[in-house]
Amino acid sequence: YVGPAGFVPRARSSQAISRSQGHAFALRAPLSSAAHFGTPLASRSTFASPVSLRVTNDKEMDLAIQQISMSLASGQKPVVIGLAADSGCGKSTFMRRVTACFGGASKLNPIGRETNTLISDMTTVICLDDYHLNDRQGRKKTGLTALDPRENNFDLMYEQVKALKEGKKIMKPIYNHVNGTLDEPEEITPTPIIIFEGLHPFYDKRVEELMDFKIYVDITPEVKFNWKVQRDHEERGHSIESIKQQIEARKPDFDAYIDPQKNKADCVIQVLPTQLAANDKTHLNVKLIQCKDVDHFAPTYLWDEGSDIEWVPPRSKLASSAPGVGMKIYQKNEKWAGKDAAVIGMDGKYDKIDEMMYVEKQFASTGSKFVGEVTKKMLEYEGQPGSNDGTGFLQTITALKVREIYEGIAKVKVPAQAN
Ligand SMILES: Nc1ncnc2c1ncn2[C@@H]1O[C@H](COP(=O)(O)OP(=O)(O)OP(=O)(O)O)[C@@H](O)[C@H]1O
Ligand SMILES: O=C(CO)[C@H](O)[C@H](O)COP(=O)(O)O
Repeated sequence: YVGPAGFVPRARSSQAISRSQGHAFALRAPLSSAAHFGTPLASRSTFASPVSLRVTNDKEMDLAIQQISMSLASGQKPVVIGLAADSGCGKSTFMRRVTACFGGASKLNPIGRETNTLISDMTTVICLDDYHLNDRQGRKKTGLTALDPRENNFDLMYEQVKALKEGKKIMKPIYNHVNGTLDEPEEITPTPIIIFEGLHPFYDKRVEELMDFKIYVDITPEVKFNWKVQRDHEERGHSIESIKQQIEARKPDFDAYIDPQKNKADCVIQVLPTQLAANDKTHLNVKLIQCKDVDHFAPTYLWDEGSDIEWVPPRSKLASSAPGVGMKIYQKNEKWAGKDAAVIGMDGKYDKIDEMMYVEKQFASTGSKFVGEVTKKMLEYEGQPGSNDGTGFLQTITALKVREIYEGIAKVKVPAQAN
């Protein structure tokens, strides 16, 4: 069966393609990309032209449908997103929120050994640690940190980001964090969305220019320390002193090579200590800094675009156990690295995620496909770090924006029901 141009299987159901057992089927991904079905991932392939698949039973037909739905359409190029952040800045939850917007569950690339690559039906998340030049022992010899550009292979990074963006498969190295080795490469097949996350996605100009949208997660040193203590001391048993030493040892290279990348970002999620109460180390003030005039990126705004607003929702509508007013929401216009930016922010905490429906309705251009989608998505991550403060809300908005940007560039729609 050769699908006509624009052929889109309606669902995973076998009714979408007529069956003819024991025959060879030539399956072609639709021009308008059928890569939007929430099917579980089995294997993926890229169809630049029709290929033949022998289908002999219902199971194989389902697999073939999955292959079409997860592939790039003929001529379609992946949309490439960059996420820059230091380690321990909450990328894991954020990445799950982003990939979930494209349907299907996210899982580690099933290569049967250590990998940093996360895949889902439509997305691939590649960790740039895989481009470390030396293994842990090698870095001990050079005396450099992994944040130092000299410890990263930007030529290979560039070649491989470029190849994936052109829809080609790559064999990517793996940096094994468990034992600090550089392992045998893994094969990466391009998906409609590819996210490169890590320390240096915008450091090398050639790599930066391949990014369709650039996000920087900016965690202030005080908050970073508190989070590190939470994870590395409370959950992993490291001493507070060793955590302090580790942060101090990384700081010069972080300041020199990682932090400046935020000036190249299109969108920054900034996490600061709360300003609602003095010496409060628990609550956060989270800002989403959205640069204007970025292709396919329409900033989210509160009530009236362009207005400066401070809003304290009544506790009767948004319960909060945080001190002071509990939760303050704001909007302002700022400059970010010389560019005009629309900023929305949330300081404080909300106790019940479902009450955020009330807040969500006050925002426009959230990237949601139906009223309440932001809240629904936040509820799916209840209990994850940041679920009850601005990180949860603003990470979710950013995730929906990534979906919207993908739709704008690829000129396709991701059905809401796929989520
Ligand atoms: N929004 C948040 N609110 C509070 N704590 C958070 C938040 N996000 C992350 N954390 C804390 O920071 C720790 C690190 O988060 P996470 O593992 O997601 O970071 P990461 O950037 O993926 O780290 P790494 O690169 O080291 O794997 C979490 O275990 C948690 O304690
Ligand atoms: O910054 C990092 C990750 O973003 C790590 O420090 C770097 O990748 C080295 O890893 P390891 O400490 O496991 O050898």
